[in-house]
Amino acid sequence: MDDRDLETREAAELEARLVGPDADGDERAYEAALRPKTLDELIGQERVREQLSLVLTAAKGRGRTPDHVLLSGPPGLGKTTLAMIIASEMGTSLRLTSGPAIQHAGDLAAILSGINEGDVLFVDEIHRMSRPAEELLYMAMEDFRVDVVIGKGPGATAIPLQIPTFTLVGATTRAGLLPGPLRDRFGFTAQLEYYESAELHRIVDRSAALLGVDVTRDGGMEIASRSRGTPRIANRLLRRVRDYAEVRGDGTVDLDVAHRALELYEVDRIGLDRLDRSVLEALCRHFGGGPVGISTLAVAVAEERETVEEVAEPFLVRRGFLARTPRGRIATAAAWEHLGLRPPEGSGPEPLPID
Ligand SMILES: Nc1ncnc2c1ncn2[C@@H]1O[C@H](COP(=O)(O)OP(=O)(O)OP(=O)(O)O)[C@@H](O)[C@H]1O
Repeated sequence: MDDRDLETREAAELEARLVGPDADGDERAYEAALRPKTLDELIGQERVREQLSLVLTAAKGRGRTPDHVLLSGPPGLGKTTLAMIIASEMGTSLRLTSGPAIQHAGDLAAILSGINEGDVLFVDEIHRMSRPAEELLYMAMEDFRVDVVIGKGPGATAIPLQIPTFTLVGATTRAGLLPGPLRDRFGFTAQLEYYESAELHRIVDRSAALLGVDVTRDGGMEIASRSRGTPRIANRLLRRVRDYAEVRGDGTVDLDVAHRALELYEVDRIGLDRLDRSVLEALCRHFGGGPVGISTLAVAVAEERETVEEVAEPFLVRRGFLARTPRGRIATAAAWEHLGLRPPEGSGPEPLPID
């Protein structure tokens, strides 16, 4: 297999993981078709867009490779999209990989040795890279050099290898897990925020136009307001609602169709999906509202701890349903109310600072 095949396979694997375990090739193609290709096409994230535009324009003006970029935020907010945009705005190639795929320093050395001048290297889930690979990356980011170790044990020698200048775009759902020395080597860092309903509505409209789906204003708004502040979810729901409109209606997505379809897919009126609700239900029904540790909560909903922590929790915290305290997670009064439950007498400890 040559480098190009490897790159293509890695990109396909990465896309598969980004879209989700049950995603088919069709869904990957769907996501790719809806990705904005330029900063101008990107909707929302105004501040990040403006800051990044400055970074890229200045680099172009100087004829230099832009600084390394760290993007953090929950899944589906546009980190991969931004990495692709950086490469296309700079007119360079993008190479994709992910932290879990870089378990040995040699894995990273192999990727770096195939890089061309000015390329953008996207490392998704960069917080999951192994420590030895991370240390190699420090040197590559700073001096555009890697030490290739030949041999083993006391006879091993390190041969310095100069690599072309490149821009590393690191993406993480957990910026706090990155070691300080790695974080400090990024010249530009951006925290992506959940999107407002109005922005998601524009995203739904744009996607509907690209797909040739007829969506009324109310229908689009209904999808947007149930999308958990996340463009990937907005696009996914649009797809499900389009199916419903085609099979049970005349193909038009209006308020009634959107409403009925989203009820069918168990997305509630504020966008909580089955995982979000089962986390809240477990917290309130099994643990009396908490405090309970995240690992116990994950076992109770039969999910990976990371999924609960990185996918469900940030949105529940943002909506004011769950609070993180030093003693564990607690349900807020709003959570009990949303589930239609009455909190037990004397419950409801005041949220303490986030741990
Ligand atoms: N600002 C935006 N405007 C329009 N569409 C967007 C925007 N951000 C993301 N999208 C759409 O949402 C989908 C998911 O985005 P993307 O894959 O970039 O998210 P991500 O943050 O990299 O997710 P993950 O953390 O899972 O890697 C893409 O298909 C893209 O079409």
